[in-house]
Amino acid sequence: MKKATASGAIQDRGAVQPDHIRRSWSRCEASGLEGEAPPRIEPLTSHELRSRIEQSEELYRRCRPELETLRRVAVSGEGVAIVADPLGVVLDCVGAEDFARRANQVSLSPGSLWTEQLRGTNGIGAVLMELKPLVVRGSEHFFATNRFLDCAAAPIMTPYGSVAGVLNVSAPASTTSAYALGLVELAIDQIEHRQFAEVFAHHQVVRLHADPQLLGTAREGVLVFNDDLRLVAANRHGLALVDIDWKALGGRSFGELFDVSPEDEPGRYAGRELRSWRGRRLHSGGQEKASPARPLAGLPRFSRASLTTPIYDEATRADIERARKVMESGLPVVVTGETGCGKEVFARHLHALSSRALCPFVAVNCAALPESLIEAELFGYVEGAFTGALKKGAKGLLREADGGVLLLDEIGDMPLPAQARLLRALQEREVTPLGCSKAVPVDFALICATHLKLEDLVASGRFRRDLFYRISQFHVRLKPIREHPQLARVVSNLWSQTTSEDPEYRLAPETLGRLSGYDWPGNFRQLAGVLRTLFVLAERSVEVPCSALPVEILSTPAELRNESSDLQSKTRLILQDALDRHGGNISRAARSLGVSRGTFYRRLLQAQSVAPSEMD
Ligand SMILES: Nc1ncnc2c1ncn2[C@@H]1O[C@H](COP(=O)(O)OP(=O)(O)OP(=O)(O)O)[C@@H](O)[C@H]1O
Repeated sequence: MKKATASGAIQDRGAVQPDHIRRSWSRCEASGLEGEAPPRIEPLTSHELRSRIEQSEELYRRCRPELETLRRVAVSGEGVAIVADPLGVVLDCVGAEDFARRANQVSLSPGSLWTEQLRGTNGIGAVLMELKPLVVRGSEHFFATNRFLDCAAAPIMTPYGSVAGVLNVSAPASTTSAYALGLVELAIDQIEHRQFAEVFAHHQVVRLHADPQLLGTAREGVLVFNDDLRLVAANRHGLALVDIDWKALGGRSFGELFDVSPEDEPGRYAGRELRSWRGRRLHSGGQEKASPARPLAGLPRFSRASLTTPIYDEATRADIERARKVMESGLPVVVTGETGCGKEVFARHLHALSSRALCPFVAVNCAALPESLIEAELFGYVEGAFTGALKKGAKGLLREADGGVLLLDEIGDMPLPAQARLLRALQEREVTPLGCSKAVPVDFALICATHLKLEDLVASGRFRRDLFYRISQFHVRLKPIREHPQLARVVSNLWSQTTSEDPEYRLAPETLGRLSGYDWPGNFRQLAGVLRTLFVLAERSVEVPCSALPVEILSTPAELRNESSDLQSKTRLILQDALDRHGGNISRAARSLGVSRGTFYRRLLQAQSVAPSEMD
């Protein structure tokens, strides 16, 4: 058997290899790969794949519209479009069925890992090493078994310069043109551009291009500045337009990047011409501060809340209408429910329906903020308020929500001193930042979410009674989905959203029956994850059989529930005991068990999710 070597490949074709291919082959040789085919690697189990998809939920959702477009392109070229996560695990593969079958024979299918170290030179693996768009043609693949493929692939970057995933189009060798790579890049422009609309509604966002016609399109450059006017995020086009790279994030200021006076703010140049520090003339499409995410030209708004259209029964719709009226009247709304039953989605929905819809929605998970920083994060601080404080101070999340809606998620986990400050802010409608004696007026509607019973926390002294009375005039309890009067309809509805209403993807009646009979401890989050995995693994025109379901849904419910609730109740006892021993202080309880606050909190949530009676 001929040993594959980089130099051998060059001689074989007598052609000059692109640099990225040469580098990739050298890396493969250095990591000891050899032979005609990669070593056999087991794909992830459907359970593991589901967990990876859950971890890459945002990426997967963001890619869906583009993957759909690329599917059509791929089908016409008899190829497939693939999205992979930042580790190189294929999350989804769509396109021409014949080619997908061939790709499947070399494990180019969901759940398989396509790093260079395992599969040799290939589109996904090479992109993860080179971090740039590239083409790997048939014979440029390291292993002979993969040489029937042409791959055009590019990285999807986060606004902070890390890799969010890879988009790849593979087609039969010798059929891929530069056009395929262009389409992949265009799709990535759209995906990356959308991230800015969602994430940076409250920063100073400068949109620019040398050609004013391209402002407002996914090709425009985007630079994001914080309150200190320091560059904190960008897209690739933005960086290229001002001749810098990702390393400049956090380091360069607005005044250093453009020919402006040091004290000038980006807003001054909205809709005007700007000159870069290198003298390049650019047009600014304006900047936005404290304004809602702007829908992109020609694209549907794709925010987290609208990714899945929430499914509500009649009773919940009535609750929404009541909650909206309460919120509009200036009173807080408390939303309770087990983990994953949609408390945050509900709050976002309420915001979207309210008169504050065009102002910010700020969600804060009180359990996720370190106890030592929670007050600074919520109420802001002035320069030098504490060691490690930002030079110019920080505005705080309450003020970030000014004009809009503030969701305090897991409010039951807020430390007592922060509760006292919050109460004052709600009563006075003003916030006093740490280290400052002057109060600043604020106006936001408040939604509080919790999976715990606030009354119990009040009784045990972990939640201030006065704050409880201030916020808990109106409660909405979101029921766990197992209590849904028409669970089969919920499942069908969510399945049709998951498949983008493609009637070729169908659940077998027995599969639907099993899904509707399961008790879903993780509620909507778990159901959505399972349906997404079924969809990824499904074949068009073949009903999804029961055998595709995860084992926990297939096992006899009684057996499984006994086992898992045994384990969960033991966990709950241990956690509760630690909490009791430390006066309800989660940080100290977590430390006593040698786990982080986040892990402790997660375990608590899991353990509580099998004890629905606690919610009632
Ligand atoms: N009404 C709904 N219809 C369809 N899907 C929903 C609905 N509510 C929530 N989901 C799905 O469930 C996921 C979890 O929802 P959300 O984050 O709002 O739950 P939560 O109750 O706030 O969870 P936790 O308490 O763990 O923070 C969402 O990302 C969405 O995919």
